[in-house]
Amino acid sequence: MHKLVLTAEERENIDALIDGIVAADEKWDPMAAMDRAAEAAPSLPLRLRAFLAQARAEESDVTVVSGLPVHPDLPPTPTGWDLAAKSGAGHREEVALLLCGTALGDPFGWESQQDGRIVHDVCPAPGMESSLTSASSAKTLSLHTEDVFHPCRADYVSLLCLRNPDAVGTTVTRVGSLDFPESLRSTLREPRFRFFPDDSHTGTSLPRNAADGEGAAAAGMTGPVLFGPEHAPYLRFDIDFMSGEDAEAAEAVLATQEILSKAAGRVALEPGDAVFIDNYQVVHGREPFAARYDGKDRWLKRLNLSRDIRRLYTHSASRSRIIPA
Ligand SMILES: NC(=[NH2+])NCCC[C@H](N)C(=O)O
Ligand SMILES: O=C(O)CCC(=O)C(=O)O
Ligand SMILES: [Fe+2]
Repeated sequence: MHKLVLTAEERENIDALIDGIVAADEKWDPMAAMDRAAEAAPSLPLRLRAFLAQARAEESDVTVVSGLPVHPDLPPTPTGWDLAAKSGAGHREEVALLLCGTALGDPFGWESQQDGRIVHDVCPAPGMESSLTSASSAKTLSLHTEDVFHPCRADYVSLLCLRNPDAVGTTVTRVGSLDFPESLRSTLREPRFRFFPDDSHTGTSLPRNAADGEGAAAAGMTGPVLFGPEHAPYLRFDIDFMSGEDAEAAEAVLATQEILSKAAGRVALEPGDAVFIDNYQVVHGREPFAARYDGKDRWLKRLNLSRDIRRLYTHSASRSRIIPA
């Protein structure tokens, strides 16, 4: 893990950049803010830019920046991403995440997720306590690759903490820390696994084969779990949204889940902490917690970053940062 703690002066400099971006448009406009953040990112404190550039170059698996500005007048935690989207709650913090994220990759969103927003809200929502989405609370969010089903999934999923009063942990397992038995490793390298869009895309808690007519993505896509460099492989895994294509592959999924769970570490984000999780090297999840719905709930902003936005443009056949799943 790489970690940088910002000084008070650095935090003030970043806050001033946010002031400029927020003031530039009469009304809060998330897409305009994304462009303005990209323009302003070269003015971030040099130490932060150098840190993020190094994290990118070295393929750091878990990268933390601490001490980002969270506004003292932060509104109450919304009871769902849709309410946050409507009110623009936490928009200054969205800009903070965009500014840092731009140093690692290009921001993008999914048409099918959180209404095509670029920066997402992760906060508990009433009725969703036991769902398989980020709006859950009572249930453990199992270790997963973000958007495991998609070839253009993020290179980094980034999370900026606005509130986390109970120090709920984000769980992480780094593929580099794992030791797979040789027979399991070779099974995982074969394209004997099928990956499906998760419930945050399909908007359903129905069994996935009930999602008829949802398009090609609903049928899933096959591929390996481990791929890339022989001695430093990348990983793609989400037990809730994948299956083995044969009995041995199905066994391998269960065995891998066990190995991943045993090796999990945790990061309890504090307000102003941003974590950049390498989505090819790390699976992440979340510990369960009790939602309060009193305005003080845990609240994160989330941003997907691609190291090569052209992969997405090629996929979607348009130069849009909001791509169809
Ligand atoms: N194993 C899982 N629950 N996977 C889905 C993860 C949550 C999903 N990324 C969301 O935004 O809601
Ligand atoms: O809440 C967290 O710490 C992680 C949530 C998560 O996995 C996500 O939003 O994709
Ligand atoms: Fe996630």
